[in-house]
Amino acid sequence: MSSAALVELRDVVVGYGELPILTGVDLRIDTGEIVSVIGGSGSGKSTLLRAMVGLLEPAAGAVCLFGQDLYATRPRSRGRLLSRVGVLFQSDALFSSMSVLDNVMFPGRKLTDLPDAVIQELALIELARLGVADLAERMPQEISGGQAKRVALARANVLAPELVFCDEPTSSLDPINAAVLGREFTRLRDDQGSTVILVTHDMEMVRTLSDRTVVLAAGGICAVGTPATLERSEDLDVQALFHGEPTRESQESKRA
Ligand SMILES: Nc1ncnc2c1ncn2[C@@H]1O[C@H](COP(=O)(O)OP(=O)(O)OP(=O)(O)O)[C@@H](O)[C@H]1O
Repeated sequence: MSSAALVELRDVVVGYGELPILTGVDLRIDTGEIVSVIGGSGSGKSTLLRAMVGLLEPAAGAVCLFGQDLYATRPRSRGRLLSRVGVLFQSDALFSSMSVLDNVMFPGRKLTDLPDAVIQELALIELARLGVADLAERMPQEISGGQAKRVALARANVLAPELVFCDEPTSSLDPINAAVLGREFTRLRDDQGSTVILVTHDMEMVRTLSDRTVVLAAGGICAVGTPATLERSEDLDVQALFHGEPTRESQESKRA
């Protein structure tokens, strides 16, 4: 039998109330991959991410992290599973009443029994790695959007999680900040051995960083593959995302 995947979704149906957004989702993600999730606006990327980080229980199917069914485990075990996961949300979600340093220390204080001095050291190391250690004493309202993304990534990574989920990490970022985050994702995979799952519209990031890409369309996963393979896909939804619009050849061959 093959070893447990880091993330495994089996026949997942997920949505809001009675309304399914995604159905029949099967996906396996292994250690040490950067996986991007792409799709048109409203295709369900953030919905899928919420289901994978324990925030949105599927109506059917199973979401397993580290081989355990996230929604079938008791709250305490679920907490332990989630302590191995870092999340960077779309809107950064830094706590506005806490300094930058306290924000980055938060996961260590909430999820571990480590002494505060150790957590502070870890937080300062992460802030320094992302080039924002000098902002440690500031409040989130006193830093720029690009700086907030770096701080949010420092917070997501402060406990060196095995799995890092990021929702639109580079949206509205200038090229320099986007490059800093891109390098950090590669470092997480190559030096820390983490798996990084990126929900993104940033096709440059998809092409240059991801080992595999998951494409969402029409209420489910329509393709999974390396960016190079998907680049040549004849699927019209995939073409629209990679090339802006489907090529005439593919439309004609589809029709034939
Ligand atoms: N809390 C909610 N309640 C009801 N419907 C929702 C909720 N959040 C999202 N939706 C709907 O679910 C669908 C998928 O939304 P989702 O945010 O997952 O898309 P997305 O692919 O991440 O989009 P974008 O690229 O625009 O961020 C959309 O039709 C959206 O309107």
